[in-house]
Amino acid sequence: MQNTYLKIAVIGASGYVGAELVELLNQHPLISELQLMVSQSSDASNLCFSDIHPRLKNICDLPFQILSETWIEQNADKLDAVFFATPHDVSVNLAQIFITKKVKVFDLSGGFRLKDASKYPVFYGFEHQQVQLLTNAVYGLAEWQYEAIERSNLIAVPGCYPTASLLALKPLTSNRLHLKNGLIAVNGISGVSGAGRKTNLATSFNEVSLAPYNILQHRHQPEISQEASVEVVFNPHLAPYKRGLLSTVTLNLKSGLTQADVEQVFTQAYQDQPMIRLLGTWPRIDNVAHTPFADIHWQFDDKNQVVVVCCAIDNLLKGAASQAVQCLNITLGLPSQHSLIPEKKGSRND
Ligand SMILES: NC(=O)C1=CN([C@@H]2O[C@H](COP(=O)(O)OP(=O)(O)OC[C@H]3O[C@@H](n4cnc5c(N)ncnc54)[C@H](OP(=O)(O)O)[C@@H]3O)[C@@H](O)[C@H]2O)C=CC1
Ligand SMILES: CC(=O)N[C@@H](CCC(=O)OP(=O)(O)O)C(=O)O
Repeated sequence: MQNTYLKIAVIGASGYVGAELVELLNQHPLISELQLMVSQSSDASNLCFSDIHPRLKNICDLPFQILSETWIEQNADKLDAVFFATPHDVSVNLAQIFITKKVKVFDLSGGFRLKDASKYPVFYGFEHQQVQLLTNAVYGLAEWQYEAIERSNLIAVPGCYPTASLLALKPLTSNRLHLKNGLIAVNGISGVSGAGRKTNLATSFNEVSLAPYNILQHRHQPEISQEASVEVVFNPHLAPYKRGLLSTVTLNLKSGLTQADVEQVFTQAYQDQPMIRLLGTWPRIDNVAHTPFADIHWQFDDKNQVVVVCCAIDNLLKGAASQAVQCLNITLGLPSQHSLIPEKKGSRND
């Protein structure tokens, strides 16, 4: 994509992820025009963005617009990129229309993340109707897929649990340090915003209590396994707080490996990645909530060759919106952190 001023639409701008995206794109120096789209049945259709997100009053007061065939016909080919913060099936149905009009698509749903179309009926509850696009889509784990993202016109931005889990796992599995056929356990804990803005009894204030859910059937299990190239058991938990997510992975390493080997793969993977913070202590949700960072710490038990790695992120930012902006930056040839974190000042002698 050309690095000039960009015209962008966010579809699903009234939702939690959409709101974070709008805030980030609104402050991006290379974006000149933003269109905020909602569905034809939206409660937000007559409102503007700051009516439902008052913390952004006087920062973004753009009106919501209704996404319709006419709107697409009249506006889509003037856009440079579109972001889908919509349900999975909505993204699948919309992507081709924009790609045909040469609009770059950043999909924040799970609509294009799995390469094996036969997994969609099992884990998403629908037959995938865009198998060719599924083949072309690039998985947008920003720190691991820079070149592929740069070239792609359809980027499947990873899910929140997969982002944290893969950032923890990939330094080990991509260097084949894990014991072949060993059990890999991935335990995730998410705040309630992970379930979206729509009302639901299970996620209402009085009902939420720390508990596992969707054990052995969560759609993020095949996503993590696909991208780490290992089978994992994924145990998601819902916790009674708003934002942030922790993923703790436990795996056996091959015999003979040392602390230094583990250290080396994490340093090599992340020493030049400013959004990834390798810590000397266990990550905490409070340190990453409302930030685009991923905090990681690990410990290695060399007697049993077991390593435990923990990664914390904000589910709506590194787990969705800020990672999508990293992907946009990459397609523009910019450093992925552009406009997400302030540039470090050099040392001053005066
Ligand atoms: N919450 C999270 O932590 C994460 C969510 N995701 C994914 O991001 C996507 C959005 O999630 P989230 O923001 O949490 O969900 P919300 O329920 O908060 O928002 C969904 C949005 O989609 C819009 N929408 C629904 N149907 C349509 C349609 N037919 N056409 C256009 N817009 C439509 C809704 O608008 P309206 O109803 O006003 O029309 C709303 O703005 C989902 O695919 C989710 O799986 C990804 C990573 C993390
Ligand atoms: C707490 C909670 O409900 N979390 C969501 C995951 C949110 C996410 O990452 O979403 P997608 O893969 O849907 O894009 C869930 O478990 O379904």
